[in-house]
Amino acid sequence: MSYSYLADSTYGKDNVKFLKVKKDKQNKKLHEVMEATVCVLLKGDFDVSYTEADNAPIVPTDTVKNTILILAKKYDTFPLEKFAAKLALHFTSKYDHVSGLTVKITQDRWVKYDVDGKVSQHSFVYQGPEKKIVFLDYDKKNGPNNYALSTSIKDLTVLKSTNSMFYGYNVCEYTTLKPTTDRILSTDIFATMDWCPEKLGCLNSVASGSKDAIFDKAYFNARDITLDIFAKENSPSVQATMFNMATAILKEAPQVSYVSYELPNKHYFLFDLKWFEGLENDNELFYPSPHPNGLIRCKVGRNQAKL
Ligand SMILES: O=c1[nH]c(=O)c2[nH]c(=O)[nH]c2[nH]1
Repeated sequence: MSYSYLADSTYGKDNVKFLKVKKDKQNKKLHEVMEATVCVLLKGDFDVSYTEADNAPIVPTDTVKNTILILAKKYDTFPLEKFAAKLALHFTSKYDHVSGLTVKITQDRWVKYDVDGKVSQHSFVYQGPEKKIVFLDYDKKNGPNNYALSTSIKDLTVLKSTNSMFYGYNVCEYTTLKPTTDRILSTDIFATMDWCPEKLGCLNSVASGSKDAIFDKAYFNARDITLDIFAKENSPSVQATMFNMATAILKEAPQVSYVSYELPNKHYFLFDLKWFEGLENDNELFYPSPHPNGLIRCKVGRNQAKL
């Protein structure tokens, strides 16, 4: 008996990058662009490649990369969710011994801008570091009605200079924080919607494009809701604000089963300037504190309707 066994494994290609130009069928100069970074990791009958040095089952990671690029050329990649489903069905149907995979695609934010009062047809401004991320986990033995698909807004950095409070918290001998009804609130939004396969439909229907409008609308709404609530609410805490955002997104997207937020609380501390001629700061000059930061996460589900 050998000393060890393979407990788990997966492999593939990460950081496969492309820029796809989508051209309007009538107006060849009317474009959309997608700059994407793809990671495909395969699961399946690969054990002997680890345990016996038998490379026979290995689909080389180079082939995985080529496949991603050829499929990106041959098929529509907008929206990412559809392209992820296309990749998943391709790898799991082409190779019998590929039992499943994970696909992660990150899309950079290129947005058209106005020129002479009109939206440019083919000129874009980079609005990084914000990204859209799609993650798909599929195991073909469970069939195309079972998969885990999520869509995220990542690194959407926001700040409000008032309408944020924090008071009424637990106080003990370790507490030095002063309660406040007026503080700066800043965070890098990381919001994730988990899609419900039962409500969305099978992976084939996602890959066919019949769900494109659902994905686009949900993403647009989630981004709008996040920014809207952030701006309008007099925030009692990061916790309460993120829960309100998640609830509002669930109301707008019936095919989403959970909404999660992961928010750093990026602190800005008021400088005490009284040492200089008793100068009052009046909430005007802050120190952006690089670390430490609060980190607050939640996952919000939908209550079943009462009968
Ligand atoms: O919104 C907040 N939530 C906290 O849990 C917390 N903790 C803290 O020190 N400041 C804040 N702010």
